[in-house]
Amino acid sequence: MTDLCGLAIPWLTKDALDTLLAGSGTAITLWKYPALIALAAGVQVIFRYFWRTYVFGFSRHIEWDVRNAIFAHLQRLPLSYFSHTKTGDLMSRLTNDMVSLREMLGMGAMASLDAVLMMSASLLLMVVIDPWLTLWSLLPLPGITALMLVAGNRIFNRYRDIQRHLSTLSTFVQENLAGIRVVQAYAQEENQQEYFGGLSREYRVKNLDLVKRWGYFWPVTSFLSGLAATVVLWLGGRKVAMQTMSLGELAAFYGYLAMLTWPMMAVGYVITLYQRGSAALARLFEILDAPVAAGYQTPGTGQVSKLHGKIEFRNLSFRYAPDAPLVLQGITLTIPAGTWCGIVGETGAGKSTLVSLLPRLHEAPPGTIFIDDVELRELPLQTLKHAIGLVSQDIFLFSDTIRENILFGNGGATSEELDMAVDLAQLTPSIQGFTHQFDTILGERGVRLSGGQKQRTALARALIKNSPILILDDAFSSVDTETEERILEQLKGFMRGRTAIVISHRISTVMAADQIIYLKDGRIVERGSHETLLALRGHYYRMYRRQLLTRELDALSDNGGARR
Ligand SMILES: Nc1ncnc2c1ncn2[C@@H]1O[C@H](COP(=O)(O)OP(=O)(O)OP(=O)(O)O)[C@@H](O)[C@H]1O
Repeated sequence: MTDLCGLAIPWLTKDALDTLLAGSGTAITLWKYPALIALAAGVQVIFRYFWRTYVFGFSRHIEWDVRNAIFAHLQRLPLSYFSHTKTGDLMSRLTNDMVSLREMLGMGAMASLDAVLMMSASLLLMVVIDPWLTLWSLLPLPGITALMLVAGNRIFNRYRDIQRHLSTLSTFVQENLAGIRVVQAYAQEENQQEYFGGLSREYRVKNLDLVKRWGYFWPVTSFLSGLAATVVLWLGGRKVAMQTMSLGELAAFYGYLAMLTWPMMAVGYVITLYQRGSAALARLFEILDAPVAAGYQTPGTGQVSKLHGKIEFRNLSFRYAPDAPLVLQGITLTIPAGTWCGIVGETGAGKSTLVSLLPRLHEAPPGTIFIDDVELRELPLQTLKHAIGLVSQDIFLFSDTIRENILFGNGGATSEELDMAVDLAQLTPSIQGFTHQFDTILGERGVRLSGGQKQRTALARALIKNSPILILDDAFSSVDTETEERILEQLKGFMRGRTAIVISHRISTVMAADQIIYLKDGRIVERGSHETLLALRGHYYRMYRRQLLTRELDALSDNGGARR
């Protein structure tokens, strides 16, 4: 409708001019044509408004859909994906590439539809007025298409390159800000600035190169369309002089040629949007094409809705990638429901890896892990994840209130349950010390917690889940021994009837466990209770002796200090 109104204006001009020049214009004619032209222009404005609102709204909806789909997909990707993909790169794809996609779908779709409609209708009307003049006037225009074809592919590659570079730039900024403490502590500010300057310069050079390529495109396009107008003026003028064409027809012809020129130029713009949009789409599809983690591919079909917590590893061997070395070898271990298992061993022995296989954060080979005698992958994934409370070595807290961080483990928990979890984790005095207590914001814009407070917050988050299995992976490393002993003492009551796996480098943390295993190079080399292991006089015993000695030396130096 918008285009139809636009097309009507030159036609009305033609009729008006011809009527006036023929001398048949009356007072009514003098009013009629301007009024009709004004009406056409008015209707065009109204319809263009609705058309733009609709198309831009549509592109926003698609953007929303695609962004949600990508975020949902990212939530399910295997952890290995994130160890080889940089966060800054993903952020850049979710923001800059999404904008390019939206522009392609919004402005690009509107301009291309407009261009096609206007071009074909203008051409048709030009042919109706004068087929020969149309043919002559069109001669310079295929030059524009040829230009686009030559430039198109190169420009597409440049866009891809620029978008990739923008990702590198974003990644650098993101990592620099996340690691600002290290940067400042190691006095690397200037080096970082210099490196950023280099990246930024490269980004500018790449963009300027693109600007140059587009730079010649627009003037050449204008020149070619100007050439077409000259042809019309020359040949059309002659026809008017020879009276084989009316002045009104020439004016209308000019009007349609002008309408044809804009779509020709719009094609260039649409091509830019399309190049950028399709480069962005390709980068977004790289995310969507990445297969989700095995746990989400086979989320378990069993009917189990509640787990008791018996855990069994049967001859489990595991490696992170097909060509990576074995991290765990021949692990066979049963942890009866409601008992504690302590895991100790050297760094890199595979302790964290072993427990990460239980909530299927990494996928163990089939038939190697059973909970309540059911193979892990036959258990419904949600049931499995709800049944495990995990405090991992790397604590992550969101920049939100302390309450929300703890309730992340169980959004439906009551305030009594919240108090209980906080109490068990020995966090109450810390929270009471904060001005806003549970509403204290953590992280970026709020209070920074000490290492021990972070660990206890993470512990409270796991405890509030109230799950039958609790895994503590070096969860007390930043907590002093006295607080640790208090937490363990309190946990005894809470853990009655639950299964616990406690990984630690401190013997004092695991010595009360029902069974303890010592891992070395991915194998269980010793197992038994604290007393049995001491009697073995092996790795565990040596570890115990070392730690005992250190404690004694610490005590001695404390006493010495006190005497002085
Ligand atoms: N995501 C991963 N991808 C590849 N290899 C990994 C990954 N995580 C750990 N590893 C490797 O697996 C081995 C065991 O690591 P793991 O973290 O399980 O040891 P750990 O006993 O928990 O060590 P620590 O006591 O220092 O925490 C190490 O050699 C480590 O390099």
